[in-house]
Amino acid sequence: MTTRAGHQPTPEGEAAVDAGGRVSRVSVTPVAFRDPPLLNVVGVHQPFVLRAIVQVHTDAGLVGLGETYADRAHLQRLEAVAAALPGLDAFDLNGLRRVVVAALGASTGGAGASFGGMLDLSSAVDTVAAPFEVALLDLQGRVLGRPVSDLLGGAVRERVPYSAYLFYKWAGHPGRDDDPWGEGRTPEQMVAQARRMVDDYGFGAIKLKGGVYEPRHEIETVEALAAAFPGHALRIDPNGAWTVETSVEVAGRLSGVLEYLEDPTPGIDGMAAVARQSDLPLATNMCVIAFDHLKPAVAADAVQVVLSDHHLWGGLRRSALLGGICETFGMGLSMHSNSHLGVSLAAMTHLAAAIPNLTYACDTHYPWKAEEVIRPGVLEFREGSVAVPTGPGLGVELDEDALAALHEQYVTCGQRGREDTAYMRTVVPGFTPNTARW
Ligand SMILES: O=C([O-])C(=O)C[C@H](O)[C@@H](O)C(=O)[O-]
Ligand SMILES: [Mg+2]
Repeated sequence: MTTRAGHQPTPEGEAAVDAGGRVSRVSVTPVAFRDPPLLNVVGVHQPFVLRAIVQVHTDAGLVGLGETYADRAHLQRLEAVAAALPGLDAFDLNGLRRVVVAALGASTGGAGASFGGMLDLSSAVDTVAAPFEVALLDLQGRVLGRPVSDLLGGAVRERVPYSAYLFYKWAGHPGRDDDPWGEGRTPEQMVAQARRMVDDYGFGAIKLKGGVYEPRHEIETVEALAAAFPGHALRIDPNGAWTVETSVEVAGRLSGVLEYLEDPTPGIDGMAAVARQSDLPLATNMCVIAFDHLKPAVAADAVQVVLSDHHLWGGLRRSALLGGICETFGMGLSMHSNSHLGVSLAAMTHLAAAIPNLTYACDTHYPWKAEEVIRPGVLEFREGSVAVPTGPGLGVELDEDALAALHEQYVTCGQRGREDTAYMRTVVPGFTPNTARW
C-alpha cells in the first residue's frame, strides 16, 4: 500500500471504508476536574486536573472516543493532528501514524517536554497518536459490534484488577474546606486512607506514592499498611527520590513486604545498580517510557517490571506490543496511571484484559475524582476490579452535558498545564523537587 495523501481509499480498503466510514470531523475538548492536593516528589497536585477528550466522527455517523493530557503544548499538537485527520479510513491505524508524523513535523522529538515535571515526554508521536488510536479502535469496534478487547486479540480475563493508589496529602487546598479525604501524613492516617479505598472499592493491592518524606517515615507507613492489610500486595513508588545506596537499604528492609519497588532511584544506570544489590523486583514508569529505552534497560538488567501506559506508548496496540517485548525478555508488566476520566479507564481495562502477561493489578487514580464525562453504569469497581465492557468499541458513552460542564470548568479554572512544583511553591516558597534527595 502506498502513502495516501488526502487519504483516498485504495480498492482493497474500500470495504472497510464503506463499513466504518472515513473521518469527517475531529474535536478535541479540554476539560478540568477537581483534584485533591496529592503530594509527590515534585510538589503537589493543583486544584484541577486537565484532560482532553477526543471525538472522531465518521461520515457513517459514528463517533469514537479518546482521552489524553491537556497541557497547552500537547493540546496544540492534538489540534494539528485533528485538523489533518479528515478523510482517513477509520481502520487505517498505520495511516494515523503517518498523519501524526506529518502534522507534528519538526516537533516530533519532544525531548525536554514534560507534564508538570512528573512525566517526560519522550516520544511526541506516541503521546499525540495515542488518543486518536483509541478513538479509531472505538470506531472499529462500533462498526463490527465487538468490544475493543476483541480487536486486541481477545480478553483473557473478564475483570481487570486495579490497586488502591495512596497519596500523602494536605488536609485540603489552601482556602478551601471541601476535601472529603482529610490529611494524609502519619502512618495511621495513611492506613485510614487505605481502609476507605479498600472498603469502597475492594482493592487487593495497595500502592503508596512516596518521595515526599524522608525514607524512614515512608518505610514506617509501608510497615503499618502491611500490618493492617495482611495478604494485600504492596508497592511503594518514590519517583526517584532516593540515592542508589538508600534504595538498596530500603529494598533490604522491605524485602518480603513488597511485591515490587517502583522507581526508587533515577535513571537506567541507577536502577541497574540497585537491581544488582537487591532481590526485590524493580518496576518503572520513569526510566523506560518509550521503545527506545527498552534495549539499554534490558542490557543493564535495570528493571524487572515495566509499567505500561497507553497514553505514552502510542495507544493500545503498541502497548500490547510492549507486552510481547516484556514477555520475550522475561520482564513483568504492570500499568501506570495519571489522573484520568472514564474514557481512559475503559481503554485501560480493554488493554489489560487483552494482555496475557499483564499479571499485576493496574494503577488508577480513579477513586480520587468526583466528576466524570461518561454516562454511569458501565465501569463499576467490585472486589477491586472492573468488568471488561462487552458493548461495541470501548463500551462507554459520552455525557454531552457533563462534557460541556467540565469544559466550562477548564475555561474558568485558570490552569493551562500541570505545574506541581510551581503550585507547591505558592505554599512552600523555595521548594525544590526531592529527586535523589535522600
Ligand atoms: O507511578 C507514577 O509514577 C505516577 O503515577 C505518576 C503520577 O504523576 C503521580 O505521581 C501523581 O499523580 O502525582
Ligand atoms: Mg511510578
